[in-house]
Amino acid sequence: MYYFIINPRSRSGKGQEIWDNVKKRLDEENLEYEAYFTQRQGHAAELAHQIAALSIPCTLVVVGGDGTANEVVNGLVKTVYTHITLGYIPTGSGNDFARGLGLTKDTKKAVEQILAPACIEKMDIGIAQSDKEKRYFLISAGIGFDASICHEALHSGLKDLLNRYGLGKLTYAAIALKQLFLYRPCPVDIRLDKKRISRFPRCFFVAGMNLKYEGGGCKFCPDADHSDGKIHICVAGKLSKLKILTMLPTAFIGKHIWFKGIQIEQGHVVEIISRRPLPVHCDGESFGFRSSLSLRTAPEQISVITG
Ligand SMILES: Nc1ncnc2c1ncn2[C@@H]1O[C@H](COP(=O)(O)OP(=O)(O)OP(=O)(O)O)[C@@H](O)[C@H]1O
Repeated sequence: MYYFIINPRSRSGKGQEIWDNVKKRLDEENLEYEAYFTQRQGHAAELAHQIAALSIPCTLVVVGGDGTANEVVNGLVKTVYTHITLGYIPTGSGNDFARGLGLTKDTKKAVEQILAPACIEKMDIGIAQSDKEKRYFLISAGIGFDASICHEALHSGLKDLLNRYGLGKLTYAAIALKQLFLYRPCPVDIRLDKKRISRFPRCFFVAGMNLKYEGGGCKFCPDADHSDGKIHICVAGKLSKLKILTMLPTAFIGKHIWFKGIQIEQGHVVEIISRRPLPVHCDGESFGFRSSLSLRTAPEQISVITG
């Protein structure tokens, strides 16, 4: 059985248009499926939970952006999800989930991949925890400057404007420029696997990655592996604003790692303590402001159709 969760509002309404094409193709194949449309924030999580709770072995396909995929996984983890195979048709602005898994952005090919999967892989699910609150992620969780960009992008009219011209990906770059001038770096301590503490007196951000890319294509952790049970981190720990400005474009090809002040690490448990509460994101969705954050992977992986 196939279930589809569609965010018609993804990429400022393009999601509905893409779904119409997908539906045409599914109907040509006489496929048995059920389709559910998200109506508001948080709705994708509720729908995913309900579908998983049916306990029917099935393919659950997300038709949406990274935010919708994030909501779906947060719904699935509330119950048993081992009988679910996750499929994904990207219709978002950033599309880092598809990029990280090597999924096609061509809708027609994406439908073919879902109907006849060449490859189904087990993937880690990341957990971001602060005090007693938890949020799960598929792509990345970040604290500091990168999260301040996500927080602003969630409420910015710029995304709608740029999406109108097919330039939604630039939203993150444009907001990054603005946030670069506003953002105040902050002392941050990082502890890996309960052992080593590293101190960063002027930290800009810590990106905890399950996949290689975030922020619309920044290859922050070129060696991140979605099935190694680890969180890979990219710490912008000691760079001037001018250096951040020159470093960011090189992150699109993963060459930022050569900058002095960028540190790449990996571990099973990453604990981050900051001097003041900083913005946190999970797959681009807000996880509030936190001064302590721990990142790890869930014991149970999820089956995902990959490219
Ligand atoms: N019917 C709806 N109306 C308005 N917002 C919705 C609706 N359904 C879902 N949402 C919200 O839309 C937000 C953005 O969705 P999504 O991430 O899928 O698309 P995007 O922002 O275009 O893509 P990306 O995250 O890749 O940049 C999510 O926070 C989700 O909660």
